Amino acid sequence: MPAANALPEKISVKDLKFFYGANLALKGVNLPLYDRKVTAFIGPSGCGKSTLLRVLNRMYDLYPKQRAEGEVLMDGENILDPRQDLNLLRARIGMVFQKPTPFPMSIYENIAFGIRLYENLPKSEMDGRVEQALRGAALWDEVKDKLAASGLSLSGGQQQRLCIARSVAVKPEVILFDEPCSALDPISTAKVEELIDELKAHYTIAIVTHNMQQAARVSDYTAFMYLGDLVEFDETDKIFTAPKQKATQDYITGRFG
Ligand SMILES: Nc1ncnc2c1ncn2[C@@H]1O[C@H](COP(=O)(O)OP(=O)(O)OP(=O)(O)O)[C@@H](O)[C@H]1O
Repeated sequence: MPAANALPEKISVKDLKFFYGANLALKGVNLPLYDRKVTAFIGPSGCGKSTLLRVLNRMYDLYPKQRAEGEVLMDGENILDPRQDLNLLRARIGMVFQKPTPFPMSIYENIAFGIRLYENLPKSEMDGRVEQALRGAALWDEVKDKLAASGLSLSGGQQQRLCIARSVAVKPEVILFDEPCSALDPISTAKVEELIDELKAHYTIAIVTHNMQQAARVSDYTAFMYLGDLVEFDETDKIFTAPKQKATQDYITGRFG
């Protein structure tokens, strides 16, 4: 693993504070997301992991009482700027949720729908893009003969890979995963983890997980958060074998709280 400071930062979080009304949920977080690496966010319930993830694609904009202070630079540009085009931002930064959320439409349309929001493609090209996205999410072989079937007819694990395909289809630069395996069985979990490992060749990835083994398996870097603070950030191997902070040590060994 190259020295962290030698890696390009795809996203740089600078002094990020986040408020739910008067409640301060992030207390000034500084964090890099290195280009085409996987960064795991870990920490006890309520520490701010999901909040941080949601700031990264401006999900909070839907809620008037929620606001962020500080900067989140993507390729040097502050995505918290009110002038930021949110549709464009969400095409550049995709998100996969805890519970698979396919649209109630065919497998094919689940992918094509998102592409059509941004591009006007002839049918043959669209077919190619749908196939490419499904291949990219390791789902093609399982669905190629039933593209017209409803996305909701797939198993939970397949639905989650369909959602990953949907993200990948619009050619994002960053993909955010919010506990993507918590509703999945161990076999589907292994497939999604394998997929994340393949996706990092092309995308910068952040993943929130409660599963320490999962963080250790899939991530290159790990951020341990507690009560709205980033307590420790380092290479995943270091966090799991020689953490510098006692709180990190206690958390990863299950002695916390
Ligand atoms: N919609 C909301 N309104 C008010 N406070 C909120 C809201 N969502 C989260 N919070 C608060 O913000 C803090 C961080 O929550 P967040 O969901 O980011 O934590 P988390 O680390 O993702 O937790 P978990 O692991 O349980 O999902 C918590 O104190 C929580 O109570």
